[in-house]
Amino acid sequence: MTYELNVAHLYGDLMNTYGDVGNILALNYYAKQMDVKLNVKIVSLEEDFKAADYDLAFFGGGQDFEQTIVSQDIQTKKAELTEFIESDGPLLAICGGFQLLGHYYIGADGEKLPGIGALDHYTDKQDNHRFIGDIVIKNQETGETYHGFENHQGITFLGKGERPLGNVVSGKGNNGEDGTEGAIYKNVYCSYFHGPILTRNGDIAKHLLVAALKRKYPDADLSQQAALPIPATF
Ligand SMILES: NC(=O)CC[C@H](N)C(=O)O
Repeated sequence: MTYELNVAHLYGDLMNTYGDVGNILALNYYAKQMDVKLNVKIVSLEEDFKAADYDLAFFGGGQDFEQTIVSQDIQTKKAELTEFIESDGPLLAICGGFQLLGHYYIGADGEKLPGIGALDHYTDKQDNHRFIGDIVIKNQETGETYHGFENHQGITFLGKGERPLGNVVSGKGNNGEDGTEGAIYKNVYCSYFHGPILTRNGDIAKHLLVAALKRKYPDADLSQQAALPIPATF
């Protein structure tokens, strides 16, 4: 393989709701076709995350119990994760991972868990209610349509510098009110989609991989990678 990317799977042993680890399988599937070798490493509790060691990161969803543990540990990685994000590191965060990149998440029992505030959103609780079901959104900039499945009690409100991953066509999205779903900030993609998101929406896998390659190999000709056809899964 011509290219190589180091991937941090953040808390991969704890944050894996609905097989979000399948996003790593999907990244591998597209990376191979792009002539890219992925070196994936789980970075979990009490382990160091150094921004300079990674080219791509993935942070899956989790139940409230796992999020309680992760919300404490992730504070020790806050500075390096923020550095990674601010230096245009590509990162995909799903559901519980999305919530913990923001300022806070309020669990179903009312406990307020701190996030790392690297992105400017916050997540409040619903009263004895969850958003569960199929969801379709459309990204206004690319015109791409994304399909997924959402299951979350938290309701997220985007902040400064964040654009939605898409506008809700059907389903609930971030909060059921403002029609937004997920977030994009620099090269960070966030979503409530399980399924996992990349197996059903290969375009997002391509955006992440191409962004990581451009950042690591600024002088390379990546036109083949950028033109990789993505099969329609619907
Ligand atoms: N699926 C998830 O990652 C759930 C996240 C969080 N525990 C919530 O209910 O909102």
